[in-house]
Amino acid sequence: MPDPAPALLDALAARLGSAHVLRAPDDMAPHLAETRGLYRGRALAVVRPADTAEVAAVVRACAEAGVPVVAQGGNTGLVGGGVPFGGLVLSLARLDRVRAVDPANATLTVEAGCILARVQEAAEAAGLLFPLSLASEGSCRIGGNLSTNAGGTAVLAYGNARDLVLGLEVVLADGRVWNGLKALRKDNAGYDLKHLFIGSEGTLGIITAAVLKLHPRPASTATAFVGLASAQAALALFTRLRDRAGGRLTAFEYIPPFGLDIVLRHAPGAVRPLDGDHGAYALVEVSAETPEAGPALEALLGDALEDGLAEDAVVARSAAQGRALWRLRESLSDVQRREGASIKHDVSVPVSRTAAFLERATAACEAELPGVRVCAFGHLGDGNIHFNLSQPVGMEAAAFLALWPRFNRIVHDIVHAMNGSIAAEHGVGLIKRDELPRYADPVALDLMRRLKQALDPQGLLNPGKVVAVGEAPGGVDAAVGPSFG
Ligand SMILES: O=C(O)CC[C@@H](O)C(=O)O
Ligand SMILES: [Zn+2]
Repeated sequence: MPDPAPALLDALAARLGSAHVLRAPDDMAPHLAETRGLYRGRALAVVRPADTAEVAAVVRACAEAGVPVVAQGGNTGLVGGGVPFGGLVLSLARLDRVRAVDPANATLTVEAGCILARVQEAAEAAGLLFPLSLASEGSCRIGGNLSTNAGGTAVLAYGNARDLVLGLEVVLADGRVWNGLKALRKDNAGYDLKHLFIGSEGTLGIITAAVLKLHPRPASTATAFVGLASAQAALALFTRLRDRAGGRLTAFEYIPPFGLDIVLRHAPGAVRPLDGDHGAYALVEVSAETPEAGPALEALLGDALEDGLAEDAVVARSAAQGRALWRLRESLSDVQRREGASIKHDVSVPVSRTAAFLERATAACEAELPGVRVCAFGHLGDGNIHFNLSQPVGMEAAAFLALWPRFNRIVHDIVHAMNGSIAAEHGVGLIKRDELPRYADPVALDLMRRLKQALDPQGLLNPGKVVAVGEAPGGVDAAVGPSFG
């Protein structure tokens, strides 16, 4: 059979303009690697359609030629979900228009390539709030946020990306466009299709636009950094604040002493927030409809200090101080790189079990490899812990990474026993694909495979990711770089 690629690329260059069909290795390079350098992919070309009709034309042409398509937004993912192993990379970056703003309906209709920070700004310009917030918001794109059902630091109050969507426009595997751009808060007209595509990591369809749900902007926000005796104390403080502050508690992030140490060591301009050392730390944010968030948080923490629930606390006195406290938390992922190789487990357990999980998993990993440095941090308020490990000082990175499967088993078995999830926030991608069948309910897995087959019968949309179905085109299995994951 003749190679379909040259004719396909020529046809796409004629349709999109040759400037938008990148074939030079240097132009393609940023689209072939992912942030942590765990996987290096390959592609025939990177195509950059300008609008939904062009996305549909590309996907239709690929379906006819039997060529895989990997959709990419900002390529900031952490699970290898956007790495191509053959076929085309379809960049959504040029679909970056805000199509409609409806302040009375509290909605924003945006295209998939809009950078998350621009979406937040568009909401603010309408006097409203789009609460999805992540460390990579300056470069990640909303289509990627939706296709991975991104979480971030505000899930506690506003939910995951999925909870912020009212409607979607999606290009299907055969090139048809599903127009589901409804801006309704009630719509029970059949199955809720948007939720199939949200979180499917580009394996069921390609999201090209969305109607986003906006929230009222709080009149004031207050941020505090709290020193605590232990993870148990952090959980006790969380439940106290949640019960007393209710929906006004907009963030509760857990930071271990090792995490704070490496932030202070490596993050430019980082300043120790509290005198003295503590067994655990929490970054707490309270928002209010009145200007009173600061005094409210001070009162809440004052009680906690008096009751011995917290050991020390500082409430930011200015917006700049608040941002500096947030930076301590947000730099954690980045500074971990500076401590050598890391093995990451993005997991969740019921909030009530977070402290027990942290204790059990830490003890088990330290017993497995004395000297391993547990860097477990994250969104304690929604049960999502980034149970990360940094290599022991002096150990070879490769020798440490060779232990990845063993640590997966230890950590994921504990998560599973606690009725948790082994892929809480970042998705499955490649890194968890072969872990999923081990822990997923077999009926759920069967349904996932049937959905994949029904919506993408040729297996061309982001093949080999999330669920393995039959033989993946593009040789994805052979091409997966590291042997762990
Ligand atoms: O690097 C990580 O493990 C977590 C990244 C991100 O989800 C965060 O919460 O900072
Ligand atoms: Zn996170």
